[in-house]
Amino acid sequence: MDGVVDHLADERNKAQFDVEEMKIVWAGSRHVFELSDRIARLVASDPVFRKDNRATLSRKDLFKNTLRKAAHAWKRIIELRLSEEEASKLRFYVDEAAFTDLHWGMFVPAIKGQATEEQQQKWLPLAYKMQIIGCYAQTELGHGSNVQGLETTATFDPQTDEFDIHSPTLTSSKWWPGGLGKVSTHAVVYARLITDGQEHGVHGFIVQLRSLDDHLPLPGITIGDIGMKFGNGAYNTMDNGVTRNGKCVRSNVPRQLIYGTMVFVRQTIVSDASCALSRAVCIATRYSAVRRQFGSQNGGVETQVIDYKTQQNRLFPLLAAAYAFRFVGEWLKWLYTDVTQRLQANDFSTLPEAHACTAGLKSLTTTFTADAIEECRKLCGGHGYLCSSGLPELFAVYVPACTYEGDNVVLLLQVARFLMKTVSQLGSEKKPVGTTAYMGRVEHLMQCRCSVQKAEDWLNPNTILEAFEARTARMSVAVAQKLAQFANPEEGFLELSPNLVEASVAHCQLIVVSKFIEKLQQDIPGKGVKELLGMLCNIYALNILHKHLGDFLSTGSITPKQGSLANDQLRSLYSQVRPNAIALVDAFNYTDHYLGSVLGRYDGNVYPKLYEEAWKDPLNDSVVPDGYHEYIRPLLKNQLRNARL
Ligand SMILES: CCCCCCCCCC/C=C\CCCCCCC/C=C/C(=O)SCCNC(=O)CCNC(=O)[C@H](O)C(C)(C)COP(=O)(O)OP(=O)(O)OC[C@H]1O[C@@H](n2cnc3c(N)ncnc32)[C@H](O)[C@@H]1OP(=O)(O)O
Ligand SMILES: Cc1cc2nc3c(=O)[nH]c(=O)nc-3n(C[C@H](O)[C@H](O)[C@H](O)COP(=O)(O)OP(=O)(O)OC[C@H]3O[C@@H](n4cnc5c(N)ncnc54)[C@H](O)[C@@H]3O)c2cc1C
Repeated sequence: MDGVVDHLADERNKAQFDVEEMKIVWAGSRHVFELSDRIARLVASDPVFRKDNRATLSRKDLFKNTLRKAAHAWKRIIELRLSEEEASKLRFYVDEAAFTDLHWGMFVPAIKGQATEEQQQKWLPLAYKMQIIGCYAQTELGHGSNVQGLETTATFDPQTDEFDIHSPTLTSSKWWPGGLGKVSTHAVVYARLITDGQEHGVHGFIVQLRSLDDHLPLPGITIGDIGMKFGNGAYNTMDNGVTRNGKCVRSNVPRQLIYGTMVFVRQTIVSDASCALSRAVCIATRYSAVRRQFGSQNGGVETQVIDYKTQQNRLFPLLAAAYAFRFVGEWLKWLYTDVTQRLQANDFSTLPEAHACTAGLKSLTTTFTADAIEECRKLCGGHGYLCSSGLPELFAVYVPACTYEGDNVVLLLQVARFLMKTVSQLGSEKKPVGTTAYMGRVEHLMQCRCSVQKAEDWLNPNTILEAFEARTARMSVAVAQKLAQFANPEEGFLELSPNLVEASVAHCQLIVVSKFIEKLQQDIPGKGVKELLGMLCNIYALNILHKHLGDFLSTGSITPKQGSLANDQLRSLYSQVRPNAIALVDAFNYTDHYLGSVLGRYDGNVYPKLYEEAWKDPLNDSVVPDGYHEYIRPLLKNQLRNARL
């Protein structure tokens, strides 16, 4: 900020906590903070990684530019000998969806998790050096959610010792896989395994798609891009493919492991939600402190919009959720590492919980984040609708996260199956553990009464936790009792699916709240840091309580009076967070390059920069627009003639 006026300096001076220490908490450790900071600056200072022109590039130019960036990123990774952690941060700050995401994020993990030792030795060295580029080809035109409904077959031919991969129908064409359309040379293709005329369910097969010499599709393979997607720029940097195929090579692993790649990616999507959410919140918070409307007294300055209680009521719960998702993401990473170690020792016992947690939290955090980005756009008024605010593109890139890696409702129904199984086993030898341990106290939770008598009582973490546990346990038991009335459980499950989804959401919200509370039990250094995190935790929980008041009241987990006291407490928390708001978003440590938003600039110098940006639009290349002579001038002349008549 040398020599630059900081329009947000007064705001920064108001902070009541140590921002530098909060940056460490947000990053996860001092090591990660320093590494991220270094890589973010490296990316921001490299002209190849410029991204402010994406909205105005044609699809072909956009795509070619993405190829250029990916090649340049790889070159820098090699030249600078970046570690895996540094390379992954570099990808993060380059901030452009590309085929490399699927290569590193799904193709490599699928081989690591599902291929035999021999296959790994053959394919991984090639993939690590990017001598082959891979994608994850599961979804078909006719089936995505229903993996067991996939039609592509892999028939073993003992004569040639080959598998014949066949898409017999239009609907069995692989449709959507990222990177498949124009770049990938190989794919992990999911197909129904057939040997000796017998079917053995869906398995993954490594298939070569294109020649490594001239990039042409191999014989028998028809391949292309599926067409433009939502939003200009946005996810259109990615080639999503369609293919119908020919022949290949084999794999043979337990069914549970075939799903392992999805568990891994869903876990990464939860951490990613906190990044997208914090980015939108950073933009909306800084702009809300810069923007003034109404309230001028005696010719003085107008009110900063961030001081309106309605603005705080919309914005601060999103800020709190960004921190909440950060911490639940950290925990989920730990859970995933733990389950992976167990699987390696052939212990499958914690896989159902890992599946339920990754599926449920992926659903909860992506739905919330997509809605929150749109809310942040509205919080920025008209200027939020400009591409230069960064919010339209962020929304367009982010929103498919609600669908890919499992449609969010389909995933909540998986959580519901896990919850119903847990309830059905209550009272048996099998005690609920981990995230369902609270169900072990179901008798208490079914009849306990919330003790809140005044607003401040809601600041007690045990009070919050018990209200959330009671709500979830009561909703789960109620729907389980209804299910028991159906002669056919599957019919009952379909009929009651809306109630089941609501119970799953309650369970997932409870996980997020409880992991935030657990985080606060750790030693967190820095003046005021823990206090501020405590306020955010309470805002996150009490805002959910307010938004889902119907659940809490109808289950009798709290009384209407207690619901109203929670709201009073929320308002008081907003006032306490208000002076810290700018510092809380500064703690994300985002560069202006990464934010990509005129409204979210660190220095708050919004208006001159908005004006400058507007002039950069290609429409402003000429004063008189193209088309004037063909369309405007004749129109005006006609009007002139009409006016004379
Ligand atoms: C330049 C160089 C840079 C270098 C560094 C770069 C680093 C970059 C890194 C990037 C990292 C990450 C990037 C990621 C990129 C993200 C982009 C996303 C792209 C999108 C990809 C996709 O979408 S892939 C396709 C995903 N598809 C789905 O998710 C399909 C959804 N459907 C399902 O998952 C299942 O079919 C369903 C869950 C619905 C179950 O269906 P159902 O038929 O009811 O059940 P079955 O299949 O019969 O299963 C029965 C039992 O199995 C249990 N189960 C189901 N799923 C799982 C699971 N995942 N794990 C464990 N167990 C599972 C289920 O519960 C049943 O159990 P039960 O006991 O029998 O009840
Ligand atoms: C940007 C993007 C990238 C993608 N990348 C890849 C990739 O790299 N590789 C790959 O293999 N796939 C990829 N996909 C595909 C993606 O995984 C699927 O689209 C996703 O799993 C959803 O499946 P579907 O499209 O079949 O939705 P559908 O299942 O057809 O969903 C349609 C509607 O039906 C509802 N529904 C479906 N089943 C049920 C049910 N049992 N109960 C209640 N409601 C139900 C859903 O909630 C939804 O509202 C990508 C998709 C997108 C958008």
